[in-house]
Amino acid sequence: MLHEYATKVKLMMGIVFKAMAKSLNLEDNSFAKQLFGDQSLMQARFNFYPPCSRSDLVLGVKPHTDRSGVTCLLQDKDVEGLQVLIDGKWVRVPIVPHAIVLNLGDQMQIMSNGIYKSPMHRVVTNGEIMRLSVALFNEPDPETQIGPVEDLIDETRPRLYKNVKNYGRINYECYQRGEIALETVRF
Ligand SMILES: O=C(O)CCC(=O)C(=O)O
Ligand SMILES: [Fe+2]
Repeated sequence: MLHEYATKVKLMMGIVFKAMAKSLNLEDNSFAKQLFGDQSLMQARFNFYPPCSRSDLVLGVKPHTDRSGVTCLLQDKDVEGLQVLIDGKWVRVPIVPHAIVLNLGDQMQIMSNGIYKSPMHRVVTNGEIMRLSVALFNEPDPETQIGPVEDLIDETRPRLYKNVKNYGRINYECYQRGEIALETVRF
């Protein structure tokens, strides 16, 4: 069942990458060719948040940005918890029945040379009810180099990020140290 779901999500992501490229007047495959190479990865994470008696003090997931190109999230159908940081304020992401939440990750921010943002988000806990979510993370394989699409670099918008390999690892290590991974790959 997971395989079937992931296959369909991949199809959807392909359509989204194309639309995102088009919206910036780029070739259709500008993002897909970096994110959907033969060896590209689709990782699934099942998040389980048990009820927490000190939900005022304890987070389900601490603030982070996703390391992915794009993340596809199936939220719990009854319990909210995901929040996004907008202008310094945590804003709840509402549950929309049968909807999938698409979140852009750091690798999309790098490839779009900073035009598309990878938002900071966190998950709060609930005092009474458990919560579940399923996230699918798309990213290139660790050996594939990614970087800003050439057509998005010019005098008015200089290159913001270096070309990098294995960004997943950079992001993971920074997360452990409480550092912002994107800052470490600035050009
Ligand atoms: O559980 C959620 O709604 C989001 C989880 C999340 O941000 C993640 O797995 O990266
Ligand atoms: Fe996340």
